[in-house]
Amino acid sequence: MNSEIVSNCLMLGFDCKRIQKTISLLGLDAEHGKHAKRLRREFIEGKTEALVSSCFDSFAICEDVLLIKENIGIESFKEFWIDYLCGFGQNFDTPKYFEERLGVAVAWAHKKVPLGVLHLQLCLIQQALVDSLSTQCKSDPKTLWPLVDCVFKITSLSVYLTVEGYHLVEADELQKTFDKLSEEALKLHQKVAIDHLTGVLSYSSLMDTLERQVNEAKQNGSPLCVIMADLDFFKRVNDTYGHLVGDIVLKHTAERIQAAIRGFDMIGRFGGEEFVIILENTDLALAKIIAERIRKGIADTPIHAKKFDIDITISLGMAMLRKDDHPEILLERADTAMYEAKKNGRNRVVVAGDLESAH
Ligand SMILES: Nc1nc2c(ncn2[C@@H]2O[C@H](COP(=O)(O)OP(=O)(O)OP(=O)(O)O)[C@@H](O)[C@H]2O)c(=O)[nH]1
Repeated sequence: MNSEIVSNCLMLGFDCKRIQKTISLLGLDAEHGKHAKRLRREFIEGKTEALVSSCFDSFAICEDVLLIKENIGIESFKEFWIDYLCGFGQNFDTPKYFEERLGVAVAWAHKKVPLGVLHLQLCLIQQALVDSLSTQCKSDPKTLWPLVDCVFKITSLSVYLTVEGYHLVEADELQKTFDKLSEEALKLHQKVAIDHLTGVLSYSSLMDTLERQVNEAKQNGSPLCVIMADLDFFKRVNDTYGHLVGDIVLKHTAERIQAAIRGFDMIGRFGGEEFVIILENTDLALAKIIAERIRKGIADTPIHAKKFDIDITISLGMAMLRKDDHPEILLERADTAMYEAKKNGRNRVVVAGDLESAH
């Protein structure tokens, strides 16, 4: 490490160990590097000026804009954020990245740009990226959630480093602000953890939960089952009653699944009309009973949506964790079982193990 390059890092104690610790504390890893690259390539490149201008339009109504005008100049302010977006999350795990972000914060603190202004701007950039992702990947949650997660985490890192840089200049005051910012970042994270339509876990949160529970089950040697549940002929519901009614049916489906499982079981939305249920500490026999309860809970009573009573069924595939399973493989086996349930006439439960012994 070049000592000149890392001076801010050194002053704040950001050695390699602390950089690594910060990154892992925020849940950032190599995957986020790939997601950030994809974000820059597909969602940022060529749109930086438009993104920054849209943020600045929101900003222009604040009195703080006068401070920017006086202390930095609006064009340099905008240029800075265009640069920020061009390199969004690039090499976020290197001392150079930390040094640059800290250096910017120090320079701006010296120029008396309030930290709140920088935080607001980071929030607006974050919001603009999330809005743009939500529009462009609306029907592709498997792409959307990892990228949104990446936006939040990289922004959290920027917020954190900005605050730390200010510490060099305004040590006492900034601790309070950092607590506030962390709380807001946490709230934003929590917002992403829930699927807005159905109120169950979002895809990214579901996958995090599954990974955690699989690791725990392996460590404790306890059984764990997952259920992949997919509504039958749901397209017909949309086609017959309209998309809004379809949304209500999805919401009620999630509620009925929730009613059929136990308090500690986890349910998440895997995709459009597909849900995953994680049954911790549960063997196949018990999981089968729960899956059957879910199936009956949906098939036995029509779902009331607007003025319609809609008969709908669900197909369920189940798999139990094996010693050498990864979460993805476990889900894949549950998914194959679910497709088998579809193939065999729908409205039924198929167990992955049964499937294999039948072949
Ligand atoms: N209303 C609504 N529909 C959705 C949502 N997400 C996905 N869908 C719809 O879900 C439908 C899924 O259709 P298909 O994949 O053909 O599956 P299906 O009709 O349920 O048929 P099978 O799964 O084979 O039983 C499509 O029409 C999607 O547009 C959503 O959030 N709301």
